[in-house]
Amino acid sequence: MRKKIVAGNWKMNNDLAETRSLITALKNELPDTDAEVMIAPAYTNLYPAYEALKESQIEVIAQNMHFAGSGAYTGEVSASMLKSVGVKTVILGHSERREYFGEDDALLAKKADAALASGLRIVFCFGEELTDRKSDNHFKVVEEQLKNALFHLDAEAWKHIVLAYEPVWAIGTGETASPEQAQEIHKFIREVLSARYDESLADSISILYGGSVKPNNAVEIFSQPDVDGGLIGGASLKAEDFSAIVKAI
Ligand SMILES: O=C[C@H](O)COP(=O)(O)O
Repeated sequence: MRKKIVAGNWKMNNDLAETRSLITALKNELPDTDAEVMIAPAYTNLYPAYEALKESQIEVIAQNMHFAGSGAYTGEVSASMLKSVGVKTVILGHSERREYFGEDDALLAKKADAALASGLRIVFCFGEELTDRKSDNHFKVVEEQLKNALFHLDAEAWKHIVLAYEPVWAIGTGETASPEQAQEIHKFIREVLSARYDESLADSISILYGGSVKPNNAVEIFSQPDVDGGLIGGASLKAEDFSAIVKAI
């Protein structure tokens, strides 16, 4: 049985006081659930968030990390630093990292190796641009992203990977992939995994959908058979909306 997951990616939002207050609201409002619930605050707020939530059902995860263990990489944070503040899971490959910070598949492969070597679980993001979707090239693009960044890994490593399909054209735009579009590509992703590994591995991987998931569309999206939850941006910044989305799973 695959894990259901709802993860909130707070991106570069919320200072320390705002982080504390959103956490308090979440503790009050989140419904009981069998799904895994995660939030990804900014680096500076990881430890206070971890301290505030360590006895709760909410896991605090990181938005990114560097591939090196330590060294002269000004402004960067390593896997072991994340672990030292209680983090067990890291998001890699978010489209904003790809677009604004030039992260490509080869770099993401190195980051994935470093995260796994340190014992971190990965939420790996990928997804096509609008031009790929319009030219019907999205299947190929998604397959290549996975192949280039993750297909060098053995089956054992995949026990520590969650996938998050996020069509770039649906992120922060209010434009959501239809439930059918999400299902179609999630099913395709499982076929690609099955061809590279096997059916049982493909069936075991949680594949989240991300891109303008809101309380009013979450039920429909999450009800698709190959959608195992969501990676939520904007709507994760309001306790009420995030709680409604967790309820939808
Ligand atoms: O990481 C989350 C995704 O980028 C989705 O963001 P969004 O829900 O604001 O579209």
